[in-house]
Amino acid sequence: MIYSDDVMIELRRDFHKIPEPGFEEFKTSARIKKQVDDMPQEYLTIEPWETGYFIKVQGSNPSQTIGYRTDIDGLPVDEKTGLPFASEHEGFMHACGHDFHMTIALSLLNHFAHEQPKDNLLFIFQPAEEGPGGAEPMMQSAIFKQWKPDWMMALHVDPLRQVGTISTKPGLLFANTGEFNLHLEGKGGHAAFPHDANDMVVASSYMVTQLQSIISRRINPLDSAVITIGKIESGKKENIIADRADTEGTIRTRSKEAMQLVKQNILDMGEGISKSFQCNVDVEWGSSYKQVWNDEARVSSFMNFVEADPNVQFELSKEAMTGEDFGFFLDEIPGFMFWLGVDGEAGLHEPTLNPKEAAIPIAVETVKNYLTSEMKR
Ligand SMILES: CC(=O)N[C@@H](CCC[C@H](N)C(=O)O)C(=O)O
Repeated sequence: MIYSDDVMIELRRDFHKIPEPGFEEFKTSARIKKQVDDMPQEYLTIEPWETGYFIKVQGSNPSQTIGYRTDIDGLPVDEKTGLPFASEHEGFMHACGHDFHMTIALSLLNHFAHEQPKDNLLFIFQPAEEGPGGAEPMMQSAIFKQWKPDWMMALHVDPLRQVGTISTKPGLLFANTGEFNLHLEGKGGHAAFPHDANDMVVASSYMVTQLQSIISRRINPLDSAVITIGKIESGKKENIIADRADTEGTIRTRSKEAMQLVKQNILDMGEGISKSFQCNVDVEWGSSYKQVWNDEARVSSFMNFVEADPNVQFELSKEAMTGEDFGFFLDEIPGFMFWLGVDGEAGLHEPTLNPKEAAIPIAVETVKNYLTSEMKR
């Protein structure tokens, strides 16, 4: 039994109101549990993991286990949509569509809880996709090892594509990622006596600007990479020279080799800045996600299915520099991720992101039919 469109929309809006940071998705987790508790329990086994869940649907005559993963966390974005169901958590927003992802996963789960599938299904409600990453530790859990799927799939909303569009490709879909923080520490002082201080606003500005020369001068132009500094914090007042600067950034690369190259160059550049500005530069590495690599055979079967489906439009995707810790699953288990068109004026991570809810039932119907068709083999 598929939820009605109204139920799906209500569920999505409930999630939209309560975005939470990674590993603190307490209300979200409770909302998921409530929804699952209302489903028939006969074929379900639920195992909580941190704020997430593994939920197994027992197949009637299983010859395989298929994994379906959704992420559940929100982002530190001040929502500016003005929607009546806008975030009730100040400073947080579902600005990456995880409210859609959860709704679609629960709708699929509800269907298979009512109509027992032939094969086993493992639904994974994963915390902390936006960081520090829930996929890798989830995979290390005993329950995942016990219920390990034979193959897996997941989707991500895409506001740049029309509702009704599904897009993916074989091989590389999303980049390798690496978070990093730079901590610069020098000597503060009076704005009028710069020669007696080591100004960390100036030092960090040089560093941030120089980082881009790694992309333009160190990376082979036929490969590609991105460095984005998303946050800088420094200084207290206009007439006090700042004694520290802290920045947060992320690296994206197409190849694993380029990631190593960028990281080494950041370290080298830190040493150079430290010398020229007589300050301390500490580079702290955050989590790194493996690339999302779609298995050729698995994704081709999905692409062929979608191309033959008159209700959706298939578009061959290009690679994107987005990251996704679903890449950890795909590094060990064959499978794929695809983009779901949700049509919107604003892009992912923007405070006015407003994906069209009409995409939800389309995704549920398509994935439900695809999974069912894969179970007949
Ligand atoms: C789909 C998406 O937007 N994913 C995030 C993943 C973030 C990874 C990590 N926090 C980092 O910034 O490196 C993205 O920003 O691409």
